[in-house]
Amino acid sequence: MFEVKICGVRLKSDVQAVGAAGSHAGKAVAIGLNFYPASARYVDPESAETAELSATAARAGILRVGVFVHETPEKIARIAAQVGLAAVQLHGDETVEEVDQLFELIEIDIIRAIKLPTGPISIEEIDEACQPWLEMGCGLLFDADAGSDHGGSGKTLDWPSIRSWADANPDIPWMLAGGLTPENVAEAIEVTGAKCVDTASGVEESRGVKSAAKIEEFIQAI
Ligand SMILES: O=C(O)c1ccccc1N[C@@H]1O[C@H](COP(=O)(O)O)[C@@H](O)[C@H]1O
Repeated sequence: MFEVKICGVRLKSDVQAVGAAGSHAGKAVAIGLNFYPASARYVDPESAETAELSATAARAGILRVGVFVHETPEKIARIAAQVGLAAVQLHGDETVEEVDQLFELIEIDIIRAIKLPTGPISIEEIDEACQPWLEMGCGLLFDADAGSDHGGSGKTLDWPSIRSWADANPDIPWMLAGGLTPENVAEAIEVTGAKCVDTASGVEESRGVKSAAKIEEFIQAI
């Protein structure tokens, strides 16, 4: 679907930076719009500014992914239609029943954040964390467990553990998140074999404020 997602964009200039960097590097890019009110990267799904962000991305051929934490399936479906999302990313502790209901309401992709400990973890433990979501047809996004913040922590995963799991499951597509920066993303890809990477805090000049230069460097480094 996409090779890189820059998550938590809040300004039209952020979207333009992602589009320009994607074009320069010849990469399929997506933006993440964060609809979790407690996040420093929150955008209001009802605002004219968010509609304009989404329209700017659409005109540039950039996919929009909505990030949600503990919203009802009905609200997620309504926002997805209103904002024109290509996928929703569930980053809380949503239940299998809630995700089942969401599948009844939307036809776009559902990406499940699999929040893992930052230390070494076995193939079996990762399998166990993924299994219910794979059976439902969710896409997988590996992120470091951020506790009560849920995501956007800048913490990295144990990449060799992810590599071991990926080698044991070569037919399962997945995405890598968690503390990826312009400085470490090439190594993260080399170690894990990730085909799709996602970053929020790694391309910011301060919390919640994106840096066009870091977005460019990050996408160039892939
Ligand atoms: O970015 C946030 O503030 C956030 C809040 C709640 C859930 C998810 C969030 N972002 C996602 O977290 C990962 C990793 O972020 P980082 O690169 O380590 O800062 C990323 O997938 C974001 O989509």
